[in-house]
Amino acid sequence: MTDTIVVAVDGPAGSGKSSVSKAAAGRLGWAYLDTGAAYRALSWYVVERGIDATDAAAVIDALPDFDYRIGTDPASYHVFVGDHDVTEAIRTPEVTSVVSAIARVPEVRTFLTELFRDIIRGTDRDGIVVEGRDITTVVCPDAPVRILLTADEAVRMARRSAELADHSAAHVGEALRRRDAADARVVDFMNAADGVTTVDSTDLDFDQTVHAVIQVVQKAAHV
Ligand SMILES: Nc1ncnc2c1ncn2[C@@H]1O[C@H](COP(=O)(O)OP(=O)(O)OP(=O)(O)O)[C@@H](O)[C@H]1O
Ligand SMILES: Nc1ccn([C@@H]2O[C@H](COP(=O)(O)O)[C@@H](O)[C@H]2O)c(=O)n1
Repeated sequence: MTDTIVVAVDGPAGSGKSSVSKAAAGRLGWAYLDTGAAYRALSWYVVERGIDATDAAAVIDALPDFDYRIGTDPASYHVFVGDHDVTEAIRTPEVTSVVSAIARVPEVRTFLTELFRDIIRGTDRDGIVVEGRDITTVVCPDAPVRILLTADEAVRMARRSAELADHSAAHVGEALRRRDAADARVVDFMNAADGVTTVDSTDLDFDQTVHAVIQVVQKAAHV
């Protein structure tokens, strides 16, 4: 790794990892890496190619041709697979519903972990905020700043429902709960590992949460 300061952020679905990490990176003038986007983009690619997402061998076969790119400028967030800008497409319920099946394949996790480390090594900014589920424990366990960003499940469900106003709150909540349950069988992002600082945003608004994350960064990395 370079001298880049890595801020590792993990947490359950809807805890604010993407939005809060992106805002914190922007305010620090640092880079931002959304690792969930890669799992989502691979899911999009698998669906596009008509591959059964639960067929691990077929998913593994697809990895060598998976041409993935993501920007790390928090002010300009884009995700590409080949020539396709999939920034919006990877957020659809169809993609979200298969991503946990893809993410539980060990070969997929190894492949994407190496890709994330390459991207982090290539950062030319002073720091990078990297968010996902296994960043504090697997991808960057030695990061100088490691945060578990969490919030009560009911609060996370309400925040996600507010984003998806045309879907029923009950359906959105159930999908979030199901995805967390499936993902938690693969990595533990509900409990802070040793040395990881918990930021609980249940009673914080968005700006207060970004501020709380930046305070952890400033204290741990002396910036
Ligand atoms: N502290 C907060 N107060 C109010 N709303 C918040 C707060 N933190 C995040 N949000 C909002 O909650 C929603 C979910 O946040 P976000 O998409 O960043 O979560 P996430 O952890 O990345 O979710 P996922 O893992 O499902 O992608 C967004 O609309 C975001 O603006
Ligand atoms: N480090 C990570 C990041 C994500 N995943 C899987 O991707 C899904 C989508 O992630 P979002 O953060 O965009 O919601 C998530 O549900 C996990 O299945 C992962 O395994 N590890």
